[in-house]
Amino acid sequence: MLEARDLSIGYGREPIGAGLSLSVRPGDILCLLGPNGCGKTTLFRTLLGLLPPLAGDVMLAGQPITAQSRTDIARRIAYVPQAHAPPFPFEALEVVLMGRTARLGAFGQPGRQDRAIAQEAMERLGIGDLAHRDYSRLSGGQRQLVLIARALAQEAPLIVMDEPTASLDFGNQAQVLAQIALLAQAASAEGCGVILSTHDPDQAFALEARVLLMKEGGMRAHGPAHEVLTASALGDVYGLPVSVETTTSGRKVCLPSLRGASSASEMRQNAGGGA
Ligand SMILES: Nc1ncnc2c1ncn2[C@@H]1O[C@H](COP(=O)(O)OP(=O)(O)OP(=O)(O)O)[C@@H](O)[C@H]1O
Repeated sequence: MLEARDLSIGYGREPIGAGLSLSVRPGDILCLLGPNGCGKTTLFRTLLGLLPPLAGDVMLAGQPITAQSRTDIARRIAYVPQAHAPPFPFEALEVVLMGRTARLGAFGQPGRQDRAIAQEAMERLGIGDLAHRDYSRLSGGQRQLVLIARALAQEAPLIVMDEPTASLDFGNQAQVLAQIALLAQAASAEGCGVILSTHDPDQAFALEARVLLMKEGGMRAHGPAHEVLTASALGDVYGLPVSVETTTSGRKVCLPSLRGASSASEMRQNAGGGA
């Protein structure tokens, strides 16, 4: 459905990364992992057709994304940004209805069916009772779920999520992850895939996702979480000792060494690189 081949990404002529290849098929969950500034957002923007690739192609539904209109792209990819409060008060249902825009005609207003689809998307995520609440007054986790509902209402076969659990509390992180897992399961029958970025490798294990591990704009590894997220790969990418352990319930977890983190930080400071 979405395929990138040997992509070089960047701004203007300034390269940020190169040699990036990935594909997302129905029911896939692909996690982008990598340190701050390694190019995850830049890659997202290129995959969404917002930035032209410096080299290589992004193919969406078999066609180069650069040749597709924004409306056509929006029918195929729903984007879930990080949740921020908007400057104007909107009802949560109105925010979800915005997901229908690409499905309306040139001057179309959302009709009864669009409202029903938006309400159903909220029900599916267990937030139907928030429909008439002021979006700007919802909690961060509730807002994030509203934005996921907006993506569902868009009825696109691929959902791209930028750090969907950032700034969420422990409970809301688990809630959003559970919804992502359900989406991909339910979606596999309907032909949907999910790409998300996260700073927490444990989430890739929890979601049993495929992982694209990035370092300095390149691909350090790509494959199933249990193959890619090794102590050595994580240690190399994040620059500190990491152990990967298996809990009694069989789930893998990553444990960074705090002693290693403080000496890595001291080394950076001694080298004049700051914290
Ligand atoms: N509009 C821009 N023009 C030029 N360079 C940019 C622009 N936006 C980001 N960059 C640079 O591109 C590099 C990659 O940034 P990017 O935001 O893609 O990283 P990231 O992996 O998403 O980081 P984080 O995890 O901190 O969100 C950084 O060096 C950043 O300074």
